[in-house]
Amino acid sequence: MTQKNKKLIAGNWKMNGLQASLKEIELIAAKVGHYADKGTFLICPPATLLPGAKALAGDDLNIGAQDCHSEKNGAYTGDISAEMIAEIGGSFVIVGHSERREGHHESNEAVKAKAEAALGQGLKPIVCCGETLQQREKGEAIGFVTQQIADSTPDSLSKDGEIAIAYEPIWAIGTGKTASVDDVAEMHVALRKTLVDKYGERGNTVEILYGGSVKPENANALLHTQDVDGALVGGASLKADSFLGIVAAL
Ligand SMILES: O=C(CO)COP(=O)(O)O
Repeated sequence: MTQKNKKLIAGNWKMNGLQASLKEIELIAAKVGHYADKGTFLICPPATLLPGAKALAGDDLNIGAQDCHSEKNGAYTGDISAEMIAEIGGSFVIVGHSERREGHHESNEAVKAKAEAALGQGLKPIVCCGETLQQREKGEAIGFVTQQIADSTPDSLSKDGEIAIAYEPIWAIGTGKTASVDDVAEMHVALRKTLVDKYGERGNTVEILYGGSVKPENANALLHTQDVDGALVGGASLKADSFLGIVAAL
């Protein structure tokens, strides 16, 4: 689990990775310990690789899942529960990624229920948000994203840093385009206010990650932007070299 004085660098492998990819986990796990005073590190591989990844992750690398169901168990073909993730030693779960909101029609209400299910099993949810290009061009980004987070996060937190959130502008995901440092700062400051309005002082302990085409070349600027407490990395997390290049920018 993280402390707010450290940044959280998280990798989301999405639907990528076969057993052979576990060697990347091993390489990452062997190196991230050198940065333990500056960061907390996490890889979220596909569900098939969770136990294998956990077996190789050691003490310095956290393993998490990319989604969980809101129910504890039951007739939900194809889904995995928060308890299943916790059982294999996972400690985080991404919820409400835009690819699930779009591809699986997940509402803010559904994402909030997933985040609450994660907390119920002692997992730390990373609740994602982000606007489309059209919303940004219309000047609606801040209003839409802050409302998304207000509606997708648990009603209350029982301890500091119990959740993290990730701002991932949809138009920056997998496109090579990143939001400008000024746009990221503006959004993260607005999200911080949303969290403090909702949770009081405890809202300051929630990490706000940036995601969307983060790579070693742009990580330094993004990670040192106001209210950016870490990164949620897609493509560049699939290889140890590029993930560690981002870690080295801390
Ligand atoms: O969606 C993302 C992480 O969750 C970002 O993906 P990319 O880093 O590939 O743009």
